[in-house]
Amino acid sequence: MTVMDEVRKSSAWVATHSSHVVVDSSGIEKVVEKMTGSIPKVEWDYEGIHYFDNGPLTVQYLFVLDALNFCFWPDKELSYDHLASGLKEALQNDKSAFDADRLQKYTGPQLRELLKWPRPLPLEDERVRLLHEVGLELERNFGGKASNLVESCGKSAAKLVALVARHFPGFRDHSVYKGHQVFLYKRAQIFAADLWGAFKGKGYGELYDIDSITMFADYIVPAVLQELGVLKYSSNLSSAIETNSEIASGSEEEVELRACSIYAVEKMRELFRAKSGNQVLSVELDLWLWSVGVQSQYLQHHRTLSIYY
Ligand SMILES: Nc1nc2c(c(CN[C@H]3C=C[C@H](O)[C@@H]3O)cn2[C@@H]2O[C@H](COP(=O)(O)O)[C@@H](O)[C@H]2O)c(=O)[nH]1
Repeated sequence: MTVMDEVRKSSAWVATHSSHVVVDSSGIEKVVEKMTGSIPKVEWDYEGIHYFDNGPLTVQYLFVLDALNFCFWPDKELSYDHLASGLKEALQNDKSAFDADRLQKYTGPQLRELLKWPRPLPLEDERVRLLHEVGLELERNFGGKASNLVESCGKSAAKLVALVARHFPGFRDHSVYKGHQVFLYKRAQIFAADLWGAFKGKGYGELYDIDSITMFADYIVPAVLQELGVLKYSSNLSSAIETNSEIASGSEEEVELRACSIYAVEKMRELFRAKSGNQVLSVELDLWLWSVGVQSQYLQHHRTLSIYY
């Protein structure tokens, strides 16, 4: 069983034992019917905010990016775009900014300065700790280079996600739900997807099993699925989200929001295939749903302090 099978299996378990979130199959049918045979194609980097030079430095950039790709919401003005474009600019100004030895030395204020952010970042100490972890482990086992890590995976996304989770504790996105271990691996999977997207499935982005990746369980896509009528919440959970109350990391509600999103997107994918005969990837569904979410001004999402998404 691959790591992604574990993600699918454990998410399905949550979806069938959930108390606060329901995956509505009629909601899924409506969405799939509306798609009439194809989903809106969203280009990777449609925003033009990522660094790309078609070489190993891009891999280093994407790994650093996804090591820090979590929890923007506590600062109303901060978003993923600031991280992606801030790191891009930092690298353009200094090609050695993400060398493994440099990664191990950043302080909070230096990271802020790198991103040109005027105040402390959310979970800044954790961000710094994770940068150090990435630098140290890359140095110890991969000659300092994320490109070596990718090359050692034989073009397999499943191997890459497993290897990243094995070596970098910060990417071990697991929870225990009603006594069962649930695997979500949001940042490890998005790293594989970012490689595939950035390199357009070639070179470092050639991954023969990209179809095995699930959606990336963050705080945007669940909210979009709820708006589409695919997810239904209990009244307590609805009001917690509407009033911006914090939902604890690892709580039943939080695990259900994330795992039910994975399950729902897998169901969408199956139904889409059954109806149209076309294969659609979870990565493609994810990018479409995510881009809808970040462009919607009034999207209300759940708030959890987490290093995983
Ligand atoms: N499911 C899913 N979640 C994603 C992404 C991305 C970025 N992917 C880039 C890669 C290529 C494309 O061009 C995209 O630009 C970030 N996130 C998550 O969203 C949240 C940030 O929201 P806000 O606070 O509003 O910026 C946060 O949890 C972050 O981890 C994605 O693709 N899928």
